[in-house]
Amino acid sequence: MTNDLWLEAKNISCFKNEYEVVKDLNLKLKYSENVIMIGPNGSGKSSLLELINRNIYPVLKKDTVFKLFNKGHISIWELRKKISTVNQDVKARVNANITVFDLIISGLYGKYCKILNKSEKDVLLAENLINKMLITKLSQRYFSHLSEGEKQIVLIARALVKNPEILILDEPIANLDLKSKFYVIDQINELTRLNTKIICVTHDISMITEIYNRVIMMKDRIIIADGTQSETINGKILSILFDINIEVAKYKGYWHVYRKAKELQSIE
Ligand SMILES: Nc1ncnc2c1ncn2[C@@H]1O[C@H](COP(=O)(O)OP(=O)(O)OP(=O)(O)O)[C@@H](O)[C@H]1O
Repeated sequence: MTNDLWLEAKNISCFKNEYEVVKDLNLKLKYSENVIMIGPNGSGKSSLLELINRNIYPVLKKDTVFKLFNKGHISIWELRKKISTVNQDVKARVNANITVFDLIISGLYGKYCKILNKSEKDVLLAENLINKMLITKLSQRYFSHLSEGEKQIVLIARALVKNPEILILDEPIANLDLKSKFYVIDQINELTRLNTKIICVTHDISMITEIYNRVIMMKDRIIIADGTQSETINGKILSILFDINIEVAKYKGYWHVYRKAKELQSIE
């Protein structure tokens, strides 16, 4: 059975400026999974997302397979309906002086500015989502006046308003202070109440919460570990992943990383 898969990639390579940014990728992603993709800087996470979003294309080889939503060829228009992505670029595109409510509605039109002549149906969709995500207090505020954590949640709401099948979150807690970071992590965890499945890309272990039933670890543009949290998250694998001697422990439901003492590092 392959129709429980929304992504199927076999023997995929992609190049940018003659550099192989995706290397012999073999990956299947199921509709039932929330996935966390973790890896150090330059490990190829963004390139993999670009492949999924069809911003870069695989090199055709003899036994290459690349299917999205069970189709070898899917139009960008159809893909954008099924996958929403929130990354740092998105924030930069938001128009100045737009309210949260108008910004969320703009997601239905693939825009970042106030939509004039929005329909009653659009307004209802936005209102329902705002209620579900418990962000009614933010609704009439200007986006530019929000904290960085609140901005991130609003951009996630904007991405979700079109009810995509997959939500890609690229480094959702990058550059956030501790309070904002926990706020965003908690809000993302609440999204499991919606139908959309999540792929979250990060290099921060504290993002790995219980909602993720699959962990994919990338290093040097290759998947080096892929499985459940108990199969993949341990000191040995994470030390290899980040090239640093670390231990990891779960405390009160969250993963924590500890750097090994210098003496221990030299013995091992
Ligand atoms: N346009 C490009 N031309 C050449 N090489 C590139 C280009 N973009 C990325 N690379 C290289 O491809 C590799 C993977 O980069 P990529 O941005 O996918 O990694 P990443 O895991 O997303 O990194 P980060 O966490 O720092 O964003 C890196 O070695 C990078 O230098």
